[in-house]
Amino acid sequence: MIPARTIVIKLGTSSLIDETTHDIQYDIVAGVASTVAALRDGGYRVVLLSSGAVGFGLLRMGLPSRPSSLLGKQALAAIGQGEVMSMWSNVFSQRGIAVAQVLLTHDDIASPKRYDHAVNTFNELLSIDVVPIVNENDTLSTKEIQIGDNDTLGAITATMVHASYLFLLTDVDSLYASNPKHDVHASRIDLVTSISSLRERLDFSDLGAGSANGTGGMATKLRAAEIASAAGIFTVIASSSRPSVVSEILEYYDGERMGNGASSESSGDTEDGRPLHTLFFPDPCSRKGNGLKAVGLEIPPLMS
Ligand SMILES: N[C@@H](CCC(=O)OP(=O)(O)O)C(=O)O
Repeated sequence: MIPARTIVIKLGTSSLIDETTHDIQYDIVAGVASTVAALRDGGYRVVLLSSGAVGFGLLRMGLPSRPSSLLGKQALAAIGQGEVMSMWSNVFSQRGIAVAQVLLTHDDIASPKRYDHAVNTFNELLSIDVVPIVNENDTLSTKEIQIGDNDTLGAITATMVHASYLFLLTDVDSLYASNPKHDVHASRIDLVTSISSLRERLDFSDLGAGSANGTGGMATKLRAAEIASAAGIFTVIASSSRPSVVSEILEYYDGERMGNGASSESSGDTEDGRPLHTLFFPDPCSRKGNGLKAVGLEIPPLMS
């Protein structure tokens, strides 16, 4: 029997709420839930990183845009987080899957004791087949101490649960050498073996901007890939518009586990049957657990 593998899937606000119409993207939400169900059938343990607390708070209060004050955002996150969880709880319970809310702050990661408690809770939830749904505890996260973006929190979570893969699902299908929204000739980057040499080549003043609803963008995704890579985890950037792309990518790399054979069976987006995505290889010097310190966060190493 193949041992269980853990994967972390991160979904940003721009994937949950349409930026123009402000509608909740229920097709994406349902697609994520059925993909998670399929992955679990394939023997994967799944952790979901869901943004959306501030965005759902805005919707609930009928406000048009994010407030500029931290306090305003904290209050909206407190309003919206329950709505986010209620949505996930409903959509997963239709598939007989229980979910759990895990809210983390920087302090929980910086304190060895609290870090261990969080790791133990993750392990317990996964061992009883529950899908942990993670977000930053925005109400308690002030400017000085916040993790700040959920791409980074996704990488930290992936490290905590010893994930094999971190999937960052977003509104573009992969990393591009320039911003595809501004440059129609932007070239796709399929594989990244060295993030530091990529940093030397890419212009983040154009690639870094996130959407109006979210806080991230490619800069935070690269930072997340760096953290995950240093901890021996593969990071994937792919489009949230077709959440089943996660299963297709795992079939492509991990076909035996998904029970469908290799990639030739998959529909694929490219001529060679490869679903569109960018894959970041783990740092060859990586050791599980050392990824967080590698990028300067004061975080204790994992006990394995
Ligand atoms: N914790 C915040 C989201 C922070 C964040 O990184 O958002 P995003 O750029 O949409 O992934 C929230 O739930 O609204």
